[in-house]
Amino acid sequence: MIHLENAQFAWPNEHAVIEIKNFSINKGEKVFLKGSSGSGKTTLLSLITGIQTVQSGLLVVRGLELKKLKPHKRDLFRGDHIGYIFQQFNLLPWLSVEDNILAPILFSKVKRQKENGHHHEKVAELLNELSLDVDIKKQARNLSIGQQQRVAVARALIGNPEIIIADEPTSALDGDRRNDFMNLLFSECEKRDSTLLVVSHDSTIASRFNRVEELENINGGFHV
Ligand SMILES: Nc1ncnc2c1ncn2[C@@H]1O[C@H](COP(=O)(O)OP(=O)(O)OP(=O)(O)O)[C@@H](O)[C@H]1O
Repeated sequence: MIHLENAQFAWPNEHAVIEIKNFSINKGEKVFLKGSSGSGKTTLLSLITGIQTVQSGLLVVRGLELKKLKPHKRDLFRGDHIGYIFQQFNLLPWLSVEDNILAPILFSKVKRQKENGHHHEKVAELLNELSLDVDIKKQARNLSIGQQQRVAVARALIGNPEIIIADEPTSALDGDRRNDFMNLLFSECEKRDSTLLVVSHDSTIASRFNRVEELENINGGFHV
């Protein structure tokens, strides 16, 4: 599903941040990628999601070599096939719970078609699955952190993208809520057989994943 080979990326005027000789994630795999602060985790996610492109080497996601796509095609690709959970959730504060959850399907025909026109039913179903008992008309800015997080998960899951990516999804949560959140994310991805990539420096959530990788180990492959 995701494959990097001799992939290199450097921010302008910096040494290479990403230098990965060989790294793959198979369909349906649940991978935990840890790494110290500044090791390049978010940079790697921006490559896998096509926000940035590798400067040399190969990065293939879902059979497509992303750097060969024009920027707007990469945006479409991301919207169609990836669900993203941000560290600070990035909900649109003035929009309602429902509109936040539905936002991805406004931008993606593929996700829209997968939900088959039953958008409002789908929102209700997701809220139920995620045990989120909240008025769907409530503005996102008036939600608690835990509620915001569940809305962020619902937004990532709508339209059943094949790949779910979460960047430090537990950083705003304390111990118990962290565990609950990971249980939820995991069971939702298992149900859908989604490929899950979670990036974090929090090793306490690592045990349930199929695979735990350390960015420092897979990165820098050019020099070993
Ligand atoms: N937009 C940018 N422009 C220039 N350099 C950047 C940019 N974003 C990140 N970097 C640099 O790339 C390196 C890796 O940053 P990145 O954010 O990918 O690390 P990280 O592992 O996600 O860190 P953290 O755990 O602290 O979030 C850092 O040295 C950072 O300064």
